[in-house]
Amino acid sequence: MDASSSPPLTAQSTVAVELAGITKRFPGVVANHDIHLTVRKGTVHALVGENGAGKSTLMKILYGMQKPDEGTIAVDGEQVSFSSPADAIARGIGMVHQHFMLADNLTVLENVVLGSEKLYGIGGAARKKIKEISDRYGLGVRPDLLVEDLGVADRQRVEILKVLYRGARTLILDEPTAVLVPQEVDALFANLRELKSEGLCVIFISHKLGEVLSVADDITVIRRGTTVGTAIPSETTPRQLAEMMVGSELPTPETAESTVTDRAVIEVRNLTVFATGGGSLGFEDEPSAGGLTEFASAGEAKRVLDDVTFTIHAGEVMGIAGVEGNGQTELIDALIGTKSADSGTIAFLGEDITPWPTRRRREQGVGYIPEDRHRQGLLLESPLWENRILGHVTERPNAKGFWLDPKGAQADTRRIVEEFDVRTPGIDVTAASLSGGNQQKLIVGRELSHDPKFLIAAHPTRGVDVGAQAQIWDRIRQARREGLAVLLISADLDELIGLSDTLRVIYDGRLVADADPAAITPEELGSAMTGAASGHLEHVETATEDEADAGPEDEAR
Ligand SMILES: Nc1ncnc2c1ncn2[C@@H]1O[C@H](COP(=O)(O)OP(=O)(O)OP(=O)(O)O)[C@@H](O)[C@H]1O
Repeated sequence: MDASSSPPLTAQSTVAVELAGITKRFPGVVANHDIHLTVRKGTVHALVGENGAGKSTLMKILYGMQKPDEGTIAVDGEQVSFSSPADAIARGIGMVHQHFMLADNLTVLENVVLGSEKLYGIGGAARKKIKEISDRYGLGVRPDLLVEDLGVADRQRVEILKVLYRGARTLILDEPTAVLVPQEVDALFANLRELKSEGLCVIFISHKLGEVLSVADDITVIRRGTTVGTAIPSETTPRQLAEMMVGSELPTPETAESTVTDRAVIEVRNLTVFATGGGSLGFEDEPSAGGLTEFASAGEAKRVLDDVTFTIHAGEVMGIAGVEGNGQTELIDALIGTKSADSGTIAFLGEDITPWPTRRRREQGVGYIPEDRHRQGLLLESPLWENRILGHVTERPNAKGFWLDPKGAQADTRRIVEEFDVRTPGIDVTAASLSGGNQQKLIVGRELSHDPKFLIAAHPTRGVDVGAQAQIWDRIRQARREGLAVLLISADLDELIGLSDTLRVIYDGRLVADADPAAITPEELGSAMTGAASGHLEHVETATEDEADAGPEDEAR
């Protein structure tokens, strides 16, 4: 590791992009301060740093989305000034955002050419170009498929192709592996190697330090808005890298012992949800009755959740592993009450809550860390303290009797900011102005502050840095020791394995296998998620009514 100098450069012509002395200020925050970054041609360059360190801001500056207050950008040795992404694209800089920006109802070809019709038209020439790029970099993109039929990894490849189609020579990828299973990560890294071998370069933001060390040629570390050094991957461990990011030694995480009790907190029986025809999109006060089978007439409607049965006990974290789109979202929606069950029941602490609206479930102790923090977890344009109230309008400290209590909410927001290390200049700034990881910490802090009995945690540490991840895991474990039951859904298989007491695999809407978190590896779990058989798994038949009625002791593992 070298904490002071840049990687050795043989000749100036090897430099693709050079950012020098970049400074960017926002009200109350210096997001970037005198940052230096040198990206060599034909390399993968990783950018790492804690949440709020300034990585996204720097990349938005390079992509023309934001203007630096100070500093210079040079591409291929020539100084440039970008006023918009179009300017950046014209100089060969492309960016794939964390939230994909494809139109679902269009084909791959239509998505790729959209907005760039002038390049190769919209017909045969465009198709030929797409095929050429796809073959050249091993992307396997099929132009006529509808984007809505593609999985996450395929969508990502379309985004990459789209950027290459526009002539990018430097690709910025913002946390590209956060949503991928291990096999997909390997495939992505193979694509990146192809790009490198053609002299292109990739700037890659990631919190997964093991991956960074395996794929990057150069690493730049940013701490509190400034470059603190570079690291040579072959000579650096993940721990050293993390310590460089935070500027101090990391604590050793405590080992977890099981706290599972035999008190059932959530009991789901034969839960079935149809994609169409059945259940309404849960408007809070008009849930359709659960436990009904009248939707059998839904005919062709697809069962997106098919006869799902499980119990989670006090003190238990039950992890659900699965490739995105196999029923996880519908399961969460049914549990939180935003989608009604077409058949089956959900009991919470012994009471049938199937017909309950969302608000009642929340008030009775169901916590919820949503999958999409922008759409479901936050009011982006509202101040942090109003976000503290979201989903907990009638509860203390946000309300006194019938009345909202802004002072109570504000004081408690300050506490959450402190306890969960949310990096912000204050509680009056908007949620939109926080970095992604800090938004996540705010949501986790809010949901754990209401003493939930049951927590639905979807990707609870997505986008947070390793330090904050360890902290959130500790918080969840601590609440679990005190009797919290947790349903954990995560694309991070290390998280699923590390945090879960019981682990189940969901495939095509069904729980198809149980895994032993103490024995299974991320690779085995990844295979099981794609429907392949693997070691350390017990394949399950769907529970019959009789089994489903068995007591929790029978189910406890
Ligand atoms: N539009 C904005 N308005 C105000 N402050 C902002 C804005 N964008 C970023 N910031 C602030 O700048 C700092 C750097 O944020 P940035 O998003 O660049 O961090 P990051 O390193 O990408 O973090 P993460 O890993 O959490 O995504 C943070 O303190 C953030 O709150």
